[in-house]
Amino acid sequence: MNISIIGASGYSGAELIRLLLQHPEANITAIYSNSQAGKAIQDVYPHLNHIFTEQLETIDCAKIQAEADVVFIATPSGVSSKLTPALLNGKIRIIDVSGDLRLETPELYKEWYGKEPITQNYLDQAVYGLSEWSAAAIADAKLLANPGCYPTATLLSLLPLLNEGLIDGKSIIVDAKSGVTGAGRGASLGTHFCEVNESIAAYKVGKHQHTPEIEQTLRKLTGRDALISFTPHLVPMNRGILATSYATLAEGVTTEQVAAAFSKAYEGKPFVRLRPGAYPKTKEVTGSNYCDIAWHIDGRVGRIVLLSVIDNVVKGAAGQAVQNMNIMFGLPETTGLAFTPVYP
Ligand SMILES: NC(=O)C1=CN([C@@H]2O[C@H](COP(=O)(O)OP(=O)(O)OC[C@H]3O[C@@H](n4cnc5c(N)ncnc54)[C@H](OP(=O)(O)O)[C@@H]3O)[C@@H](O)[C@H]2O)C=CC1
Ligand SMILES: CC(=O)N[C@@H](CCC(=O)OP(=O)(O)O)C(=O)O
Repeated sequence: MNISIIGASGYSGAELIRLLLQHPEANITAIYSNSQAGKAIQDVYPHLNHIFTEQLETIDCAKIQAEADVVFIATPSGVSSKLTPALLNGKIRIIDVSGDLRLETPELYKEWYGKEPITQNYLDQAVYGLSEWSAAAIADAKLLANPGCYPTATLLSLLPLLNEGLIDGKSIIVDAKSGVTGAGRGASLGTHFCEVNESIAAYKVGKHQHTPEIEQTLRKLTGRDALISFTPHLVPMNRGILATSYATLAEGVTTEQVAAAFSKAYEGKPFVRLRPGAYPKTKEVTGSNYCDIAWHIDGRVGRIVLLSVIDNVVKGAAGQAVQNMNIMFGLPETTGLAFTPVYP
């Protein structure tokens, strides 16, 4: 497969390069960026010295269309909505890592992202690529909306229970923590070392753009109502997300029913590791495409507490994007992704 990466100088782009270099069927033919175009990638990312030495180019949709079987778009929100109409033609398949194609309507996007949306007909064509839940639709997708990092961690833990009607979809509270790579490589006051080091803080309470993505996907994939309170936090680490979700259990639900729902959902799914009763650490999935899920029933208050960890740049972005590419091209999902986490 000939592959182009737009946004290759960003963290998700760099992770796509790392993963695709180890993918037996992938051939990275061109890498594109914005302000870094003209530089060799190893001058932007010295860890790639002697490994990958392509030059970053200025985005050229006609060239990408002519050359690529797959294009990954790993740019800030508001960019792929402009590029997609020029790219979506002929045989090319588009995997968008940004949030531009994930929400169902332009109005919803405008409300939560505050940017100009793409038109409805592109949103209608886009397949939401939560790999473990939508493989059949992903296989046929020409335009794929790769899930956000928080939604990936959160949805993988909530979906099995809501799907079986074991929790009340309107009782869900999600408290999530992310490492700073989640905010991208660009320098900003909020991600400045002195601002985040030895500190932890919530942000965008009740306003985070992943809230409608999580609710919409819960509803769509289960046919049940869902309303969540979502609070993200920035924590002083490079990679990783821990999503802690709380939900009220339906009357009479047993431990066995909960375990059966998770086993049914993830039987044969190579990247979800079920760890009932455990306290998964972000460190236990670092550098890998795994999502580790644990659950604890708090019978005293009638709630279940779900703990879900991913590496935000891998399963939360580039790794799931490659997993989706594998599904789109009929390859085993694990192709090029069979990494052991880096520990400690
Ligand atoms: N980081 C993460 O954990 C996750 C990120 N995402 C999403 O993936 C996307 C990329 O994120 P991330 O890698 O963190 O971002 P970065 O900020 O690290 O990288 C952004 C990339 O996009 C390029 N870019 C910036 N502005 C433009 C523009 N106007 N036109 C074309 N290219 C542009 C940059 O180029 P240059 O360097 O030349 O400016 C850079 O290559 C975002 O939409 C993000 O929300 C999704 C899930 C997880
Ligand atoms: C730590 C951190 O800042 N994380 C980012 C996640 C970005 C992301 O994945 O958002 P979209 O792809 O939906 O734009 C945030 O909270 O906005």
